[in-house]
Amino acid sequence: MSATSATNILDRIAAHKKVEVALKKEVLPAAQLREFPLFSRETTSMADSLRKRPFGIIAEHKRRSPSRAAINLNVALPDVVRGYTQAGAGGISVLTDGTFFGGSLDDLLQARACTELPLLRKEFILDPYQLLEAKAYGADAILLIAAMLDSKTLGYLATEARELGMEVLLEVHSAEEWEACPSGAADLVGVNNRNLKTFEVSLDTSRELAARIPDTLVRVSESGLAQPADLRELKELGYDGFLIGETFMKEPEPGLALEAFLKNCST
Ligand SMILES: O=P(O)(O)OC[C@@H](O)[C@@H](O)c1c[nH]c2ccccc12
Repeated sequence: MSATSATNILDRIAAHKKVEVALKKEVLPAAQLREFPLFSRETTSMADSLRKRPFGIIAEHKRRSPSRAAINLNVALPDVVRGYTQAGAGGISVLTDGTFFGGSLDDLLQARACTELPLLRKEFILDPYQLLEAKAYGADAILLIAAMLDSKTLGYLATEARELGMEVLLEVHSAEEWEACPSGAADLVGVNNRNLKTFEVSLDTSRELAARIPDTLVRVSESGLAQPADLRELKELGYDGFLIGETFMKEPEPGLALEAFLKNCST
């Protein structure tokens, strides 16, 4: 149980996810996922894609969230993904959780058909079965949330993901969380400015953690980013990547919003 409260959202999601994964395993056994055509696909590196751009943005497809109900229920996923790609995103994050975020694995599959950019499966992963799903539906990278996993499970899931050819974006929210992570578990480290237990957002989280994470890892600042000036500041502090959802998704054409945003980053 977490230190914050007995029923924070992360605990609720984790409890829900366990049941969901158990059911899914019965409907579609792991062996069948391995037969999916995309399972043998050669993946693309999210880390490289972010590093080769001045502002490596992982643009997120996000319909709704527990902290902000509906963000945008009117845009079609292919339009969002193509728009992000044309606008110059470094990668795309696709929320696949249905219950809390209104996403699905089908969204990931559709995204795969619309872009060559590296795709992040944005999910609450606690079981290796979800890694097989990620690969089978076209992901290049997966998210592991330190606040949800003990160090042993984290290390194990990271190794399995890499064996499947996917990169690991390891999400942390505090120095303590980062220090408790097994070394070598991450290709990219995501510093989440949003506390997933309280929903509070502060860019100070990214500011404080920047120097603690070695620059051999791709550092990604996540959540609550709405101003190009914030990206310029965080880039100076060592961030190579920026994970942004709401700022683009709340606009009628998220791709155009990203394009305008990127223009302002370099001026
Ligand atoms: O929409 P925002 O504030 O730009 O945030 C995007 C992304 O960082 C956020 O969706 C996120 C970060 N970590 C997560 C873990 C699970 C679900 C969602 C998230």
